[in-house]
Amino acid sequence: MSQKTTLDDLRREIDEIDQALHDLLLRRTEVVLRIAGHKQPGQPALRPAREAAIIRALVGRHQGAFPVQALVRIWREMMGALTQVQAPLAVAVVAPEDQRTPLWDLARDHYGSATPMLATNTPVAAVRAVSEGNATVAVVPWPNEQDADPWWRFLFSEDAKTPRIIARLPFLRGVSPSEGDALVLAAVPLEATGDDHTLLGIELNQDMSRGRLKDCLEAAGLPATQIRTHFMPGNTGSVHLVEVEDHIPADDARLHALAQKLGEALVRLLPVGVYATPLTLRP
Ligand SMILES: O=C(O)C(=O)C[C@]1(C(=O)O)C=C[C@@H](O)C=C1
Repeated sequence: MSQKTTLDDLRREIDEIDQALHDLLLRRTEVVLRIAGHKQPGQPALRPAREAAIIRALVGRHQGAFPVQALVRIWREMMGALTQVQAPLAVAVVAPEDQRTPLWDLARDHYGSATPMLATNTPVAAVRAVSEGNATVAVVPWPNEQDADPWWRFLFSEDAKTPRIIARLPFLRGVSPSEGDALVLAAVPLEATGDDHTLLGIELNQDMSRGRLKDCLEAAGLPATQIRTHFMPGNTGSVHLVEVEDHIPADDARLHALAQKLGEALVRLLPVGVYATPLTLRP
């Protein structure tokens, strides 16, 4: 058999594979439309926990030479598009002065090339875009210690329409040294994937040292992996964003235990977000 025939045969095989992949994509789209038909009116199309579980399962079974980051990118592109076939999807991204920061690329990679994106100057503006219905999700930087007016304190509300933290990006880490670190917010119910981090909002009527707060958290069975603190002006109280490595629903007994430990100082305590623990690529 000549080399030409072999190459032609292999390319014919590629053509067959591409058609099979395309057929499966069309079939997947039909199934997603049927899923959409089962969703109650007002129920969001976006299911971040389901998306994370799908990607985790695929990365877990992946093998061979195809790069895992390309695999994740393909599925992210597909799920972004298949969210949009169910309902409008728009992403507000913190990109001051329209600069294409790492956050912009994180948002684009996660929600796909067909998803409209709008740049905002501040995290507060991005979160507002979601609460006012101008965007479905907001992509904001992981909060830093120095924030004079942190955006996350606007999440401390029981109102079901308040945006919640629903993801941390990138979901696949270790791909690039300058990959950035972002949180995603949306007004959707918080769901567990089996490997999650919860962000708790704690409002106190007094200043409390981080050491004391950590002790209370630990005693309640909620050891913190990160804490961000903002003291209200004029000694009027403090707000704390606490990350815990677990899924903590609003009725979790550990929250009751923490409320008891904080006693009179406590004004408000609630989960303000849950995100699927990101995957890290082994070098
Ligand atoms: O499972 C769903 O609810 C879907 O809408 C399907 C699907 C998918 O493409 O697999 C799409 C969007 C959701 O965010 C999660 C998953």
